[in-house]
Amino acid sequence: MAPARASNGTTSSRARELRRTFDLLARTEPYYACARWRRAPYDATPYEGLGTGEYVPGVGVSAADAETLFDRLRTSTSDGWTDVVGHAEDANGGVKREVDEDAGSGEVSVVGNRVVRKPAAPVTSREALGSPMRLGVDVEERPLWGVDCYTREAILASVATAPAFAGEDRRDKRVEFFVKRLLPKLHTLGDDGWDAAVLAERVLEDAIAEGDEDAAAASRALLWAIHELDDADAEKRANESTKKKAKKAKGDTSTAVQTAQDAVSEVELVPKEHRVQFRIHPKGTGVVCINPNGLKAGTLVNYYIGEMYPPWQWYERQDAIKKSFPNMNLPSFFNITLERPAHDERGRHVIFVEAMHKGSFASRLSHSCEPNCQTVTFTKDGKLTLGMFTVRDIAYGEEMTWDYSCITESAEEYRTGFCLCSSPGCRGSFLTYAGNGAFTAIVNKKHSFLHRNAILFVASTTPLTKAESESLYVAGIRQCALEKCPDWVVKWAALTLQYIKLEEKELPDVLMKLPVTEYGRYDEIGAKYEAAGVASTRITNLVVTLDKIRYVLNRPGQRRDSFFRALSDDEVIDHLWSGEASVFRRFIITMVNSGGDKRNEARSASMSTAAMFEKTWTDTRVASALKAIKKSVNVVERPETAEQARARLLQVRAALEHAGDKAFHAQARDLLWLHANTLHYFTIEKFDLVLSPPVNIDDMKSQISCEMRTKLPNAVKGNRDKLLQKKYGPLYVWGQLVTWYKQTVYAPDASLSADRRGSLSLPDPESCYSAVPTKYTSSERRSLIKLMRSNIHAMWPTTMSWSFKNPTKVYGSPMFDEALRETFPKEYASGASFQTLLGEFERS
Ligand SMILES: C[S@@+](CC[C@H](N)C(=O)[O-])C[C@H]1O[C@@H](n2cnc3c(N)ncnc32)[C@H](O)[C@@H]1O
Repeated sequence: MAPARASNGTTSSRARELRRTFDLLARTEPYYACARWRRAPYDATPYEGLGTGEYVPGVGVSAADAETLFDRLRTSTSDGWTDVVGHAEDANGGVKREVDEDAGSGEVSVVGNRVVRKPAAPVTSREALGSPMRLGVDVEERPLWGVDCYTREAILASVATAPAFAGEDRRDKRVEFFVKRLLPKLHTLGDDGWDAAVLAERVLEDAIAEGDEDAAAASRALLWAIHELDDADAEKRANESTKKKAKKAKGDTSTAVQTAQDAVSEVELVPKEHRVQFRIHPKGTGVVCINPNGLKAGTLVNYYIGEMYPPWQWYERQDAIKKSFPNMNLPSFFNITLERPAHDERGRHVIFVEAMHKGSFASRLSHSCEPNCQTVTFTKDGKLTLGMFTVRDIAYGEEMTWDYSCITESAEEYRTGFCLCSSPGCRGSFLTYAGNGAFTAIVNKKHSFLHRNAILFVASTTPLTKAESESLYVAGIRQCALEKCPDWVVKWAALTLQYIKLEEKELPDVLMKLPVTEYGRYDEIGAKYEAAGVASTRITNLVVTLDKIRYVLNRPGQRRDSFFRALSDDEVIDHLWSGEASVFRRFIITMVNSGGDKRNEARSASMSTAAMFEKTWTDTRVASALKAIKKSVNVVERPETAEQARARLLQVRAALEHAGDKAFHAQARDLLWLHANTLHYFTIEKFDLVLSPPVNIDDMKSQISCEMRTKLPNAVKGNRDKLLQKKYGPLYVWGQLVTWYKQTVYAPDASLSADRRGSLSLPDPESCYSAVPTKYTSSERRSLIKLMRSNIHAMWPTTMSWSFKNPTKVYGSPMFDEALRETFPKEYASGASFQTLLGEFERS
């Protein structure tokens, strides 16, 4: 139906004003330019309904693992316990704490030193726990629609053109119309949900029938805006395309007329030309309240049940899904974690619950940034279970939603998860990005790559203390998380926990100093709440990492000792000076070979170091250097201590300064300095490779619409099963332990060798005396010093003339010493600070 078009001056100035608002919105509101606009509803994802409170083992979960999972559902917390504040017990051994009812009316309250979410409504009686809401009676599953943030604001701005809704002070009234009139109607529109005009017309009909003049005026204003602006734009676009076509038809009048007619009919027939300012998107199946009396706050909606997976297997499955469906940009979030409470006798653990194929309608609720339901973990019949509860009264026709609180480690996923909750306080994405600068501020400063390796080093070389063991217990990291973990892993967990606590203490300050955003600024309570949330996520990641590591360490025949082994004094002497592949010997060989005499090269590799000093070398730079070294350094006897070995490297360095041709020796001198100034060395003992059985993801094939991988990556070499098999390489444990706060990296060990360049692994002596003598210029030296000064963790760029093959697999550097000092100031205080050393190095 062609809309009536306003033609008077007032109306067109109103239209101009509104257009200006839209232009402004397009610049300020996120997600106007969200992915393609889909107008067809999604097919429902069918699922098998499970019985009340029933959990079942996931696909491919072994009988033994299933037994463990069922056992982990058992809890020592008493029946009726919930993780909602007020019922929550202190992590420290089950002391009940009262909720501070006066702490404010907001969602957040500080209890003791913990900041916790305040329940919006208490969970109702125990009897109510047995009777979830009924499909078809209280609630209904339906294909639902949602508006993006731009569209929400465009609708509110359009409604504001009705005099009764105009003005800054009437935003609440506009929002009320949007939330109470438009959204419930939207949930009834079926296939027409994409069309804002149909929505406005239906609301107008209702308003007229009810005699609600305000609502009628708001609907008319919206309809007017849609037709005045949106349709006009569509028509304009169509006219432009007609003109283009007509121009193409070059004078053929009959073709031009025909083309114009085609274009006009397109305006009417092609919906994609319309509503671009008012984009309503399908969001799949959701759940709507159809109980004529609505639902009271605190009602059990349903049990959130499904298939259980242990953490290691859950991530194996996710990896297999991602590898098989490379075009899937966002997974479907039907899963939830069931977390054991910290004060349970056996402590924390995490069970992954997948509800995509088996579960209840609780898993079909959409996300909302301003939800009316929440999930609650509670104890029933001695077992933990998850339930969805209403947190406020819900009216007939309202969509039921909860805050997914889903954290992603992928920036792409975060951007793809644009939120359609339509709530006025929508955050834009239904995911929270873990890489957000504010949340990584303390990690970057106090828990960077070398700090995390420092923790591993200390965990591998010193025993667990009683205080550390107690702190693990207090934090709920007890039997479930720690059983079958070797001592060094337990120590690692204790030290990592120390970091988590430090971060929780320091993060609020960082958050409060953040610049004001459109969502405002953190106040003290908000910042503490956020930091507590980050700490809780970190502890979950710690527990998940322990589970993954344990899986690898407990394979038959696998080594159980730590893979980090500190070098003894004797080994350090060999490494620096006396060994077959010592730094000193490799340096001498490299230098004598740099003379370019190929016959020497062959000989020097087998020649003893002492013999090399006796021989006459044709290259005068080499000959004079050897002479200078021999004169001032004892090159024959084995040093007695590691300290002496270091001192000798420095003597060699000093001798080179007097050996003539400074530029020739410049790089070697710097390398000798780095090795001589390293206090802590360690080596690694690899684990056996672990190959998991192929993951069975057949159940996913019918659910995921994107293409299954047809071309196999090279690494898989034609065998599809290999694609579905997780390979835990010999350095996997190292990689996972140093990236413990991330879980979705497929091969956390893959980037280790790059990360180690320079920072943890010192350059090879073979990189000195390059074929191009001028390569190590003073400007490269300056940039190297600048890099080390600004960031001890930085890997050295591949453009610099250093190599890092590290054939002896000995690790350690002055930068690593500094990280040890920073992480454990009491235990590793000795030695000059790295910055002081660097100052000396720069001047030398
Ligand atoms: C747990 S499922 C909910 C049920 C699902 N809509 C269905 O059709 O079965 C979660 C998925 O629903 C969609 N969804 C839920 N809430 C959303 C929201 N606020 N914005 C956008 N998509 C949402 C997303 O595709 C998300 O991955």
